[in-house]
Amino acid sequence: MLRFEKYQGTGNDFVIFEMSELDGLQHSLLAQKVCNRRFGIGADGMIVVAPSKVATMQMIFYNADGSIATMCGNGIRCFAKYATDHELVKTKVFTVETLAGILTLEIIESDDLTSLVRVNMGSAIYQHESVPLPGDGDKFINQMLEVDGVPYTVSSLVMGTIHTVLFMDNIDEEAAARIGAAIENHPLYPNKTNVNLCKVVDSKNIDVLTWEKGVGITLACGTGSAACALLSQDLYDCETSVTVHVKGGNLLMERVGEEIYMTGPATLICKGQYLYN
Ligand SMILES: N[C@H](CCC[C@H](N)C(=O)O)C(=O)O
Repeated sequence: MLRFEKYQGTGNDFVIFEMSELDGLQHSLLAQKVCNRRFGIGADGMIVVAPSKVATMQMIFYNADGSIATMCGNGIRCFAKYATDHELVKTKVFTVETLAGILTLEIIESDDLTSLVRVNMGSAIYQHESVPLPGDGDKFINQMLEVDGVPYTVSSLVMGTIHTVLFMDNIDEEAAARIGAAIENHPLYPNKTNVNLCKVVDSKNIDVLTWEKGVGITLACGTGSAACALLSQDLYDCETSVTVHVKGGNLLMERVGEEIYMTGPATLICKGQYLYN
């Protein structure tokens, strides 16, 4: 039996295990099993809490399909609550090693069920193996991408993980699913891509709906929301502090120079024993 805890951050939900309890288990296969919403616990992703030689702790993140992801914004807030509540970290500000680099987090406030966590998401990476190289060789911003014969204007960057953003006047689940699935697997993206539909409501508010690679539509995506906030500021003159409205709640994105700080909740749902077979 494996001890687990389940958390959610603005409706993006995760099963958390400690590395020390997963001896000999194949993480990718375990992620597929525990994330299955009928035959498993059910979650968008699986988080493994591990020690680190270069940061306070290490977060290893898997999508529901078992693929590993370099970062997870909602997930790292849940990781932070878990690590704090289990006294794996003793300070309000600490660092977490991820495949996207070392991030600094701060527990703003906390009770038994929910913590408010602020994460320095870092800055966007525009030239990266996961990002298509545009004609001008600079940034893949406002580029034309054809999906099923329909041209879309897209922007792609790495904000912890690869994100592609489409700005639209109206966003809905049908469009997110159709366009998301097609662009996730578009040959232009060697490592696939997460796909975000974004509506600029006003200079301080945007709506975001995300199709996550390796998962599908989720109620929220922290890294995707940060990518959309940054592009909304650069392309649509949104203010440096933007509230991102996602299906599962709201995330505050504050820009300092080229860095984005995300503040949002992390909530414990349940604790249990997973009967792995
Ligand atoms: N839900 C996550 C993003 C997961 C990204 C993952 N789908 C991938 O890059 O493969 C977030 O809150 O940032």
